[in-house]
Amino acid sequence: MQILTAARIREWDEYTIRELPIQSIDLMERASAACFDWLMENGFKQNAFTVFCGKGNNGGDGLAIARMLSQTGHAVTVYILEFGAKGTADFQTNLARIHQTDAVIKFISTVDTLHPIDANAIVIDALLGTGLNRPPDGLTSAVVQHINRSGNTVIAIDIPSGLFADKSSKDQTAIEATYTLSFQCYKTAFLVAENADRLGAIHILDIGLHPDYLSTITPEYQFIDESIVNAILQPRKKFAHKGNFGHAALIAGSVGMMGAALLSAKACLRSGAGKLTCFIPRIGYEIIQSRVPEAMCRIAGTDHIGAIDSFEGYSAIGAGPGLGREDEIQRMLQSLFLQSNATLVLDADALNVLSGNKALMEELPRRTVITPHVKELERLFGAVSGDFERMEMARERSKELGITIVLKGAYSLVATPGGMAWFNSTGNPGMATGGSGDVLTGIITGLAAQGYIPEQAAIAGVFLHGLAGDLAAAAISEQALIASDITAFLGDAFLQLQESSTGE
Ligand SMILES: NC(=O)C1=CN([C@@H]2O[C@H](COP(=O)(O)OP(=O)(O)OC[C@H]3O[C@@H](n4cnc5c(N)ncnc54)[C@H](O)[C@@H]3O)[C@@H](O)[C@H]2O)[C@H](O)CC1
Ligand SMILES: [K+]
Repeated sequence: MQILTAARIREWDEYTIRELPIQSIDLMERASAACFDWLMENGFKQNAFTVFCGKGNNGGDGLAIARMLSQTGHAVTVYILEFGAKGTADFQTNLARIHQTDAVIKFISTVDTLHPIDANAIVIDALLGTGLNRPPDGLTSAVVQHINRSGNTVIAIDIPSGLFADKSSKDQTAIEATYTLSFQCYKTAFLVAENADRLGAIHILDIGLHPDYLSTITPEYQFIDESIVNAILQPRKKFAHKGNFGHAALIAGSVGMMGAALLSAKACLRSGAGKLTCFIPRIGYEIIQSRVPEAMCRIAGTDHIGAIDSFEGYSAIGAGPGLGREDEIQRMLQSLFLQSNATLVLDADALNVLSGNKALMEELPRRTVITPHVKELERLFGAVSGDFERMEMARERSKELGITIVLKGAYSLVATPGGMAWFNSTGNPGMATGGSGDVLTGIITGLAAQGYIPEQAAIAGVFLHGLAGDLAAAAISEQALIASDITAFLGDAFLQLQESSTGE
């Protein structure tokens, strides 16, 4: 599934009209028919509708949907918001067409012409689409607030009116939709937490835009899905031995935080690493040896990690879970950066130590994956005003430092040094629980140990982590899910991926 900007969508629209070929009014008819069909197939067959239209093509869609509803016996009232302009050609064609039906048509030209909305009607929001070029104000803003206050079910066409498709709409008036029926592809606006209350349930409808367009562009954002992960993961060969799957190391744990080390270690092994060595303080020795017998242990420090004399022999090293922030940790990280040529995966306290020492940041090797959550990212690179700026910051820093950045969130974002940014499509709110990040560190380290390059390990890692979490939630509920369940379902996640690749 693609994630495109408003400008790209316009280009795709034009490409389709030129190459298919199809007239733009017929493309609008297709888009509207897809919405009408969705309404009929999803429980709105018996309803009355109130349709709010602007005078651009989004409004044109609204008029065409209203016509289809009226022609199939639904009571339909259409409100057209007067912007002053006369409306796009396709809007006007659909205005002429709807006059042939029984739909009641009214114009809103001042706030005095705003009438109460029929309490039983389903509201269709076709005021503004991807053509939004400024925050709604004046009468437009009043109409949006009028709809939001109504308490009716609101179905937004293409995008809730007032939201920009690909930049921040924070603090501006926008429709709070119950459903968003959007055309052909995701918009970045659908993936950020700041819009969560406005989008409702999102359904992407196929309106038959020309598929060849996609091979002519490199999209700025992409979804990580099964096919992308299956293209990364290699099947195991018949005569493989543990030496083929690398030697991972984890530097984790301190007094009271050995659980973080345990969670990472188990997840690392379940991700397929051939061997695992855990660097832990003496306090955690028995815990790790008895709870993860598959792992080897090296003691460094007493209550927390101290100096480590050699980092040699590991293909990937994960550091951070439960480490603490003592000065020795900073020195240990410095020698890790200098001495090791393994892929590094840094999380939690390793990132906190980095944030407090910008000089150390300069020494960060390029083959590094960092996995900050929102706050950790800001501590590392500075404060931002919102989700979009934060995503841009992750992309910029990834390019600048040559590292892979996994920005954790509802849709985790993987920013790679080549400038690409990948949104993860798996995961659920049940995973917002202590230790879930430690499991992710273990998974990415385990994959990197097997020879996957840092960005592949990060992309496959976030997907597997989310998929295992989804399978765990399906089995035991989001509420009851704890971090070790994610690891427990990793095997099922691998199996599901394999089945999808062989088409079983
Ligand atoms: N994706 C596709 O291929 C298809 C999309 N369709 C629909 O077309 C809209 C985009 O239409 P467009 O005419 O470009 O823009 P809008 O309708 O979103 O906006 C209309 C108009 O409004 C003005 N405007 C912008 N911001 C404001 C504001 N804050 N207040 C008042 N007026 C504003 C601006 O000048 C625009 O001209 C897309 O979303 C789909 O719904 C096609 O129907 C099918 C193919
Ligand atoms: K809309």
